[in-house]
Amino acid sequence: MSSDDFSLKRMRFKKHPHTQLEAFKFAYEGIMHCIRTQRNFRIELALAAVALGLSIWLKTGLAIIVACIVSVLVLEMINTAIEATIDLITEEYHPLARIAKDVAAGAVLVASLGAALIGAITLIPPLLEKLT
Ligand SMILES: Nc1ncnc2c1ncn2[C@@H]1O[C@H](COP(=O)(O)OP(=O)(O)OP(=O)(O)O)[C@@H](O)[C@H]1O
Repeated sequence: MSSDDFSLKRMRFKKHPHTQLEAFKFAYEGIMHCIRTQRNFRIELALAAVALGLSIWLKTGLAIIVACIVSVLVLEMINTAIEATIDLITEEYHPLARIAKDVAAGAVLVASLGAALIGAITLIPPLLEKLT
């Protein structure tokens, strides 16, 4: 390997070096991107706050509510990443692009319905008890 090749490799390696702190900053930017651009993500955050508030007020199992919230938010973020990746690959219609986006959106829907069901099972009985 010539010295030119070596310095070229070093330059390429140096193109994206980052510290652990910067890695957290990139992750934070990803979260903020979802908040800024994804209406569904903002709605899910608002519902998460309501569910958390109710769970604390009613003294129900908090862990299951947190698990539901995290799974829905994480899947929404993965869905957003898949949409961006597909849009980067093609702006043309492609059946595989449709499948990728539809399956990712379906995953969010499954998690959301599951979370809604678990939320109802966990929160409604103690809520009715409290209100009656
Ligand atoms: N390149 C493509 N080829 C084929 N079908 C596509 C393509 N892009 C989008 N679609 C179809 O259009 C639907 C909506 O795609 P879009 O990228 O607008 O996602 P979205 O669900 O509206 O996302 P957002 O959360 O950004 O509003 C997809 O679920 C898919 O069925």
